Amino acid sequence: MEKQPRLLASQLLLKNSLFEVSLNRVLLTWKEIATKKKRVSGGIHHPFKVGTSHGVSVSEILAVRELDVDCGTKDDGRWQKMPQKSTEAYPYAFTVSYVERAWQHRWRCSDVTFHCLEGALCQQWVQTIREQLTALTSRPKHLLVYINPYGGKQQGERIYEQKVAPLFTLASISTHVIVTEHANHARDHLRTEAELKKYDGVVCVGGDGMFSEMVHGLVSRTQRDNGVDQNSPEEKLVPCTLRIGIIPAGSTDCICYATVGINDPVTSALHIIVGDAQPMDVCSVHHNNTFLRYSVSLLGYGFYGDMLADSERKRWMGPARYDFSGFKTFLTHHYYEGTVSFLPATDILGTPRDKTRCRAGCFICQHNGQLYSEDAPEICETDPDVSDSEYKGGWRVIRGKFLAINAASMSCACPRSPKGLSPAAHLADGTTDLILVRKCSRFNFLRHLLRHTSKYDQFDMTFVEVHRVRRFRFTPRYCQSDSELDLRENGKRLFSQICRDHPACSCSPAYSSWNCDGEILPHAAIEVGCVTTPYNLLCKYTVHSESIQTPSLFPHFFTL
Ligand SMILES: Nc1ncnc2c1ncn2[C@@H]1O[C@H](COP(=O)(O)OP(=O)(O)OP(=O)(O)O)[C@@H](O)[C@H]1O
Ligand SMILES: CCCCCCCCCCCCC/C=C/[C@@H](O)[C@H](CO)NC(=O)CCCCC
Ligand SMILES: [Ca+2]
Repeated sequence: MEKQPRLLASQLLLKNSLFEVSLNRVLLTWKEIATKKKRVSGGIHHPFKVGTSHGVSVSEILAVRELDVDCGTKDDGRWQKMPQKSTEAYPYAFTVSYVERAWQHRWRCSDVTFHCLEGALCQQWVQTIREQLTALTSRPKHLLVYINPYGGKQQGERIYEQKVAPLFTLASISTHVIVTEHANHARDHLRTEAELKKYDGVVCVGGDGMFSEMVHGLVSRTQRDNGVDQNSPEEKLVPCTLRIGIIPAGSTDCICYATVGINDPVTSALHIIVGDAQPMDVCSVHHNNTFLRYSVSLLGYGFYGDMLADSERKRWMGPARYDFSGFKTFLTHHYYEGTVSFLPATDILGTPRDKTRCRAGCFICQHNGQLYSEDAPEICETDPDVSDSEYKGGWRVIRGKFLAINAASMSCACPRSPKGLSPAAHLADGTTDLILVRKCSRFNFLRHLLRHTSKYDQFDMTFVEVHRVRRFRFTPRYCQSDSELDLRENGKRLFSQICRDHPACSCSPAYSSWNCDGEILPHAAIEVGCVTTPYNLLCKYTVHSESIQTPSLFPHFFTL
């Protein structure tokens, strides 16, 4: 790395030891001169430490504040007594708050206090560090925050007040906080009322459903403002300029976990404060040229659709509803007949079976699916290994009986499955991984599910296939025209009722529902495209076949 010129260098006192403290445009470092007792840091590691040298990247300094020489800390109200020795010889002091990496991708806020001989020197340090922080233009200053008081374990408000708000205050971020009063409150407010110009980003405190509300509110407003017809599956989406962030307080928290590496409110707040950003793929879902929804994590038909439909009736159980409904859905073992057509993403590097993972600075995402793989296979007319598949104009068509059809636009890692539904999926490559699980025995399906929680490959099974695609369509059997929709919907309800009344019935209903990021879609036949758009400050998102780059307020995690 190029050596940066020093902005400041002084000998300062830290915990009764003298340190050479130095600041350049990139790093704040402190190195012990007079060795005293060594400090044990209780399992938490400094960003880097060479012997008694410590360093923190300027981009990860949260705040700096002067201490009151007589009484303790100014500014943040947390008064602390100054050590006796330092007030005698080094009566002036300042505290630097910075990000410390902790265990399993967690971030924590840590403080270091330096004592100076002279007040002018102390002020020079504080002012210089503040100037450095002001120069960091990617950091948000004004945020619009939506809290879902009913997400997950209903702890959203407490999590925000106790863990997040103090950090935003410390980092001098102003906030406008709205506690939602009903479902879609945040989406509608963002779409129609919110004065977006006043903010650098929007933050939601909740789960994947709240994140989805942010995406729908912001993306819809951006398309409307730019005259884009969302109902046309072929229209290019215009990227949003505002970033979105999530403070995890939901049941699955898959979008947070898959982007940050952990579902921890403090870690997410710190990523937001330092201005980490990550674009992300967004899939638009249509039915007969009518826009239905956007998806950023899972679009699942069959197993995940049925499980969600059952779990929605058990919201009172909190996150445990997924375990209950998951077990019940596994026992019902329904399969669904239909045709999946998809456009394979052949012009990119990477496959769903790769061992490499999408991490901060991901090479494939940086090029956003624009790289051309020299080894990309030519599309052939027929595939001799798969008798029920065919190719039509670059599209591949597969008919069959499926226990699950899943499209994962990101890994979908979450606490239940830390590697996720598609571990090698990329956050922003403009593709989604289409996973087809054909009809098989209960035992084999259980083996497949359990592999999501172990080191074994969930795709290495004869009844599972996975394809990286730009677009796909699903048409259930017996459902070829839209005029049959009402009939189908009524038929589905009727059939479901019959099966509920006759639990011994082993038949499968004709239709499942789509689970779209945790929301149920009413149509079985859908058309999906994937595009990359940003979710930063707060996040990163991608959907259709082309890429739209929008900023995100999220963190790209795993920046070790
Ligand atoms: N005030 C509210 N009252 C009722 N529902 C709300 C309210 N605010 C938001 N919602 C809805 O609650 C649903 C679930 O919220 P959220 O995603 O935050 O939690 P979750 O479903 O428990 O978590 P996950 O999506 O991670 O599984 C969302 O679809 C959202 O639209
Ligand atoms: C017998 C043991 C089997 C264990 C199998 C574990 C497999 C876990 C795969 C993880 C898939 C997460 C997909 C994410 C979906 C979210 O968009 C959605 C909204 O939050 N959540 C669910 O639909 C709720 C999804 C709940 C998943 C359990
Ligand atoms: Ca993707």
